[in-house]
Amino acid sequence: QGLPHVVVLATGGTIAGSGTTGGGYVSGAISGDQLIASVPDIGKRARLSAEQIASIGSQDMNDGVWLKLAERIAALDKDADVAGIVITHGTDTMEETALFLDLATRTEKPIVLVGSMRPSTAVSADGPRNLLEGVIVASDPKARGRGALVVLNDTIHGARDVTKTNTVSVQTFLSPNFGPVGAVSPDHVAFFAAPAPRTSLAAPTGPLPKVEIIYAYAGVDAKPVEAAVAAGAKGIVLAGVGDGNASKATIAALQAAAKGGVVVVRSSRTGTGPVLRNIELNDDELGFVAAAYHNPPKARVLLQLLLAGGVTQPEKVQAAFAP
Ligand SMILES: NC(=O)CC[C@H](N)C(=O)O
Repeated sequence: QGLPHVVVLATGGTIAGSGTTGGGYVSGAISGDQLIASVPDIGKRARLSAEQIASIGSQDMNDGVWLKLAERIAALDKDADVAGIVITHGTDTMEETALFLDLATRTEKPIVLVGSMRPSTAVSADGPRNLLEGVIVASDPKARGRGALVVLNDTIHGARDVTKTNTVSVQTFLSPNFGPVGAVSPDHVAFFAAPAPRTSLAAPTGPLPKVEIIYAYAGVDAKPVEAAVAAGAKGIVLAGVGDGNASKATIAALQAAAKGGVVVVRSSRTGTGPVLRNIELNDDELGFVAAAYHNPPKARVLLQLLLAGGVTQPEKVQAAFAP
């Protein structure tokens, strides 16, 4: 047939969940092949093959699965028969996997992450439609060269900005700073702008360096930072209040960590807007990096990849984070 070949790499999540919301629900119980079989006429859109990479809720996603995905994508890039790749994934950490794959793979082929908010057995389950639309995007030449994309609820998001914003709604994913990159329905795919320039970092070959996230709040003391350093963190991301700030005790502990060679990146718990250098805090003096538009978990992914590649100087780390 003349249909494009799309490979589905299945990892689990609610899209592969069984049971109903509210009880007896197991995420990742259904295989990639079963998922494909649940979507009427999906075989008219693309030739599909499925590979089971993992069967986990994405709260258990880890760098071992990330490396497996990156390796498979590198191999599929070389396979001239493959037009695009769809990854089925839980929604909880989908934004982290998307950014990891965006940074650590080099293919021009579309990499499309899809998931669902409702289990397959729920009334108006959203998984089958999201999978169909993910396959439609992954087989569309317009999606090439855009790195990793997230497709849910008729919306196409870029890996850099996309984030889960709601615990239950099917419209949970937003791109809060720059907006979605496109729209999809069973009848069309539209992108709103040309592909953004991509940064590709070397794909890591082993476990990623330990990077902790410290969450700031009113009254936080130095202990969480000290515990992270004592546990051997090579990097710390501050999920700071406001403009990436924290109590005097926390900032002093972070300054001591940075002096000791731990790379400290300031992000924000607010969810929107950039954290920029030298505004409320003097990053030059403190030896810190400002995360720009990276939310705390995404700042952690980027920092892990930089550290894995031997980039540790705050100036060089800052260059990779710059908006
Ligand atoms: N809606 C979901 O996908 C969340 C289910 C599960 N916690 C996961 O992320 O895999």
